[in-house]
Amino acid sequence: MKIEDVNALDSDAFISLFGNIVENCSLIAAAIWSSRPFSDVDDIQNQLNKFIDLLPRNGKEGILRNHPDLAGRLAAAGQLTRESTQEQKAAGLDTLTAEEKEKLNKLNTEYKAKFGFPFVICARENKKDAILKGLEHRVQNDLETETLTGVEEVKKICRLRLLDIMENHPGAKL
Ligand SMILES: NC(=O)N[C@H]1NC(=O)NC1=O
Repeated sequence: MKIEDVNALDSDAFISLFGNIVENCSLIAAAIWSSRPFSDVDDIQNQLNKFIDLLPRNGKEGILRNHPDLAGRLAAAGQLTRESTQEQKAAGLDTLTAEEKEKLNKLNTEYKAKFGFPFVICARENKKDAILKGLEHRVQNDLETETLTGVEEVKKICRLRLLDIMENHPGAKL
């Protein structure tokens, strides 16, 4: 899909295609539609980064809260979004040993109790060992650091989702 095809989308079509580039936050796609025409994918990402960076801290926390736990309840129930299912699989989170699963769940619970939102990391850029190490390390951070670190991971997840859409959607079919 070319950037001209993206720029030609009406808001409904844009939201339907890009609504989940930030997990369960279609409001963000709806908001950045106003910034058309985009010059390229980087421009879409920059608009989105700008929108997220301008949010107050509770808005950033809200974005993190809309993410599912890694290898959590929704994953076990097969209820993750399509994107999240693929990402968690790419990191090998669907093949955790019982011991790894227990460790991840324990750390996830600890993390959420401390910060009030789930641990978010770009699963496609990390294998399961790196995720467990990252969680062990990040749970020791303070709230402000973790809000910002989590949001930077959201931007990485978003970038890969954006590139997937641009690669896999021929504009003519829309
Ligand atoms: N909690 C969390 O990091 N969730 C995610 N990470 C990712 O790459 N996809 C997700 O859904």
